[in-house]
Amino acid sequence: MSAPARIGVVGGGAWGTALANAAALAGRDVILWLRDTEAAARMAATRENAAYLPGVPLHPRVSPTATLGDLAAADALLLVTPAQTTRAMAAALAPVSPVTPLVICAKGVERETGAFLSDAVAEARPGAPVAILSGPSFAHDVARGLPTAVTLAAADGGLARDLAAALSGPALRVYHGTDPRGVEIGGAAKNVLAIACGAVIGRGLGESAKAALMARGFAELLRFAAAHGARPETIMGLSGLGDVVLTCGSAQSRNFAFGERLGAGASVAAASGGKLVEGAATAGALVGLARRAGLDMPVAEAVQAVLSGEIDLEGATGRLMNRPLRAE
Ligand SMILES: NC(=O)C1=CN([C@@H]2O[C@H](COP(=O)(O)OP(=O)(O)OC[C@H]3O[C@@H](n4cnc5c(N)ncnc54)[C@H](OP(=O)(O)O)[C@@H]3O)[C@@H](O)[C@H]2O)C=CC1
Ligand SMILES: O=C(CO)COP(=O)(O)O
Repeated sequence: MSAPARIGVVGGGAWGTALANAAALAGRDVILWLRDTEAAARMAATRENAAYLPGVPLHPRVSPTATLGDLAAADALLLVTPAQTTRAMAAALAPVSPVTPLVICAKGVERETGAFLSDAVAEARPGAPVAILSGPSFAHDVARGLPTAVTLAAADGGLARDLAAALSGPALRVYHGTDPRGVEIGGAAKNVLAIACGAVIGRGLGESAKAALMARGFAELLRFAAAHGARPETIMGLSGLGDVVLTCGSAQSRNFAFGERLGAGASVAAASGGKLVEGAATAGALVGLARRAGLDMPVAEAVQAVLSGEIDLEGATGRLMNRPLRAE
């Protein structure tokens, strides 16, 4: 495949819109699909996604639509709806050619099945080439044209290179690779860790405690990735270390902000503030996969125990601090 000329984006939230603009800036024609007909018409008329990216003009090459059939004209599709909807979205792409490459841009693991998103999409669209795009990238930064680097991986290295070239532009640098499992694990697991880091800050436990959690949480991410066939160097890259540093260190992250509000005393139900918190949806599935693989993931276990109401934050802190001492 040569670099695709037309990109379809499935999902018109913050990240879908930012990626649509970035692809347009890279010289691609972009079809941006939203599920809401009125929202698509409004975006087409006002040339702005006022609900998710207010104040950011939509690039002239981006065409919003609510008609799934319009995506059939695209040479590759970016899947940018929430992780828990990715399988259903892929299954709904009947009007699109079965061999159109699909790039999963959501970050998570399926709550109901414990499936990685690449496996869920492969089941929904057998035979479609699948790639993963992930890395440290706040939608608002990308939308404002601030310099950002992400990574895009597929089993087919040539496909990953062509897709990365198609999306790279003046402010978005897309690396390519052949470890999609590592890239998707990095993006999914860092959100769970970010909740823990936010909770530490919200509860006033200090920056030292947060740094310890980040480091020990990163160690468990590496263990989890290795046990699931990913390469350690992928986790040391953008969709691992890079995204842990970003998401665990900024209240701009919805996962971190959710944890911060939990730490300050909000209930699990109230702490999201109505925003998408992928780590909360993924924590249970991540812990389930780790247990099945016989892995010790105390930080993810603590997050899941708090979210499920099994223990409170004080209990979680005590549990982590009182584990048997061990070599690092
Ligand atoms: N925001 C960011 O900075 C980044 C986000 N991501 C990832 O991208 C994914 C999407 O995040 P983001 O764009 O921020 O989320 P938003 O909450 O901003 O937008 C979600 C979008 O998905 C749509 N949507 C929700 N449910 C469905 C469904 N069942 N079928 C079709 N469309 C649906 C929403 O439509 P509606 O408005 O009609 O509800 C909305 O357009 C997440 O997995 C996130 O982790 C990755 C990197 C950066
Ligand atoms: O994935 C992201 C940045 O890389 C966005 O993080 P949040 O979903 O926590 O806002």
